[in-house]
Amino acid sequence: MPNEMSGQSKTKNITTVNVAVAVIHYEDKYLLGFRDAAQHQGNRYEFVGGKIEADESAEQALIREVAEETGIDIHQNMMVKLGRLHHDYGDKQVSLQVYQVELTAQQYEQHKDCEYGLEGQAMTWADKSKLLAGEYHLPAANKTILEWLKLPTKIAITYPLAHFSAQPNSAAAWVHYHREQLAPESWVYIRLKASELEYIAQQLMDVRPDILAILPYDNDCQRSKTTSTDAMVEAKTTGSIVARHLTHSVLMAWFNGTQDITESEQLADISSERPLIVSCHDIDSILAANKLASMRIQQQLSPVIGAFLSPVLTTQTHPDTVPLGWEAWSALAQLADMPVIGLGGLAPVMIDQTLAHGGVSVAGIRQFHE
Ligand SMILES: Nc1nc2c([nH]c(=O)n2[C@H]2C[C@H](O)[C@@H](COP(=O)(O)OP(=O)(O)OP(=O)(O)O)O2)c(=O)[nH]1
Repeated sequence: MPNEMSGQSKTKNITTVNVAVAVIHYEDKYLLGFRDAAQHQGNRYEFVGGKIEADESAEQALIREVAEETGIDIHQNMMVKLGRLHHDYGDKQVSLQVYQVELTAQQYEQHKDCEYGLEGQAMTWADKSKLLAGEYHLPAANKTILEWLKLPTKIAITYPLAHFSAQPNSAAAWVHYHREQLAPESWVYIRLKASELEYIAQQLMDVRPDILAILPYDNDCQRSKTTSTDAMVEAKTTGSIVARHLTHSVLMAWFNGTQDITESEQLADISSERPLIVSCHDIDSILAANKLASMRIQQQLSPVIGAFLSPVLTTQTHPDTVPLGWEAWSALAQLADMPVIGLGGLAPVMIDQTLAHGGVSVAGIRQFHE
């Protein structure tokens, strides 16, 4: 999607309105305004925001809109890009540039009881769980933003089953290790094949009901018509995410139109109804992810909810791979139209550094296990 900065752009007689959107929050409280009935997409809640003027960047527009609508001065707050999306409302096309802005405790204290904005619009602080559960009626384009907001800030990735292959019972060793090592209430990316997922992941979640999981739903589930992954997720993992993971090579094979038979089976999942998570290592894969994200929105499929961008730093497991380094990582992260997850040589304490470089979360294996 083009990174337009002016208020309106006109292609083939279709006018697109460029809008900056601020997802303002303090911890798990999210600020919503209520759109007047007379406005486009009226009688719905919205995140604070508005049109980007011709001479403004998205960030400048946000600072101005937030000040005009709420009186909150965010010019010193960190603005973390969540993503960009284009939405066709039929009567109007919008291109939303979405940023997350966390308020300080002092800013929240000052504004937490405020029921009306400076333009007379009703304002409310929504609990994240209710917002994500769809309890607030928002414009249709915001469905994607809510999916993005489900991504946690810290993600512990599990070891593959093969890591325990020297043990007499590798499945039991996998469960035992992760049962002991995962931090309380952590988010865990369960990296197992579909056939393993059914019984091993289930065991882990039974003994550690406090953890939330990102479960890769892969082709195997569909090929074998496995429904137990669905059942497990729906029954056991409220709040967890089930997403199809596309590796860098599958993503690039789709983008370049080159695939062999095995890959074409995986490529079928490009149009999976599940949300997608992609792995990117360079600019080409970020552009591929952007194209895929835009196609998914156009086809009204679940969005690409995140991109693992790696390796940020050198890792113990791949000491010979040249890492991107923070500067190059940050430049790539800014180009991505979806939230970016830092991976490679990172520890949970590096979340602030990651946010400052334009990512939304940190992920890893070794350093994320206690
Ligand atoms: N502010 C905001 N706008 C959103 C969100 N989701 C969404 O689709 N939009 C759309 C609705 C509008 O078409 C456009 C926002 O532009 P706006 O608020 O400046 O435009 P407007 O037409 O309502 O205002 P105006 O011309 O009366 O100044 O973006 C959201 O969460 N926040």
